[in-house]
Amino acid sequence: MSTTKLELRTALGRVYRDVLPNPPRTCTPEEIPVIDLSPLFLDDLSQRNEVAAQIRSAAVNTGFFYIKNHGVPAEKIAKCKQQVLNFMKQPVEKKDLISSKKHSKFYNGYIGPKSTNISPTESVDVKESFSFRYRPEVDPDHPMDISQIPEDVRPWIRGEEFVWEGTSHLPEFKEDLIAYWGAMLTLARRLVKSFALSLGLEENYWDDKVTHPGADSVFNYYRPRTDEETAKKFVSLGSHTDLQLFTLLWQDNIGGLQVLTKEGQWIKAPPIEGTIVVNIGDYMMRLCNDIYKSTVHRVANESKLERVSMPFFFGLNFNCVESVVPSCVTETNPAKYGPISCGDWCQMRFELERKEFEKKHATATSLAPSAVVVAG
Ligand SMILES: O=C(O)CCC(=O)C(=O)O
Ligand SMILES: [Fe+2]
Repeated sequence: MSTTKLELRTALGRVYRDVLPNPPRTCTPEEIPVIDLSPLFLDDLSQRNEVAAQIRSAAVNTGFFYIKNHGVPAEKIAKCKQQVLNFMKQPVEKKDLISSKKHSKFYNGYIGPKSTNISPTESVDVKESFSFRYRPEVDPDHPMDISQIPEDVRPWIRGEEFVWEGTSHLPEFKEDLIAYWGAMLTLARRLVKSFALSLGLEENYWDDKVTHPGADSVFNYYRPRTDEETAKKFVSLGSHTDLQLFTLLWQDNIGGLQVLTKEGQWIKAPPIEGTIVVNIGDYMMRLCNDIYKSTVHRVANESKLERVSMPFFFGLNFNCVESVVPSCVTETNPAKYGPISCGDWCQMRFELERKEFEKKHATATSLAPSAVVVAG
């Protein structure tokens, strides 16, 4: 069957994927399995190993899976989603109080609709979003003042206060968002242990490298596309891979997330009540010598309803320089990549994306990444 080439931006330049001409179809449970995380909260290593084996199987296959019984309370998610809507329904002048372009050094804050172009060969992204990044004062597992952070990590702390200053008129906004972010961070620290196990490493292999980690929350708001945008093939969010170790993606019940399989078939990852989607990021793929897949995905909100998603992008402490992990290297499969810090890795892609957007859309007033921040 004849395929088309999809061009993707990575920190190291362009890569290409072949895409089949078939329309997107719904995924099967084998392609994107649901993994039950309850055993992670038990004191039984063999059961935790079983979860790790399921993660490995999904990670070498499509690179996407759902998790259930993940420990993030539904109420925290619901409150956070409501706050995202409260923010997004404001007039643009209010949203611009936390404009990323105007106020941020490190890609925090609000990015308006059609102000990013995550896929170089697709349209600009119709979605709008805002984001915030790791701050030690609100770390749920060991809150501390920035002055207590080790000196090598401190310059890499990326959260910025203006996000909260410019939203202080919204009651409980910071509290509800941080409660969600904190629950996702705790879950990610638990899950990174499973990823270590899944790679034949000690469970605590990365524990001391996620003390002040890449922990970027992005809140995406997808208004329905207009008929004209649909006719002109505007994407809600273009094809891309995420950046860091892995992404925890909460999506509402509208649907629209699509994932590209190894065979080049777009499959739909529909919402499943009570679950969070997990997908592998580019940094993890690199540390795994490409054994785990950082999978291309995109969003098409084909409904006539608004959609919200709340991805959380998780990486190592940004100062950590990490090489391909020993268990992914053999004599016949030597390390393909040298060491690089998680922070430099993310920064390279953010800068690339920003520069290219500025060049292509020279008159645009706001930019910066979404999935890239996250993206993680
Ligand atoms: O909205 C979604 O379902 C996906 C969002 C996403 O891929 C991203 O922000 O990186
Ligand atoms: Fe993404």
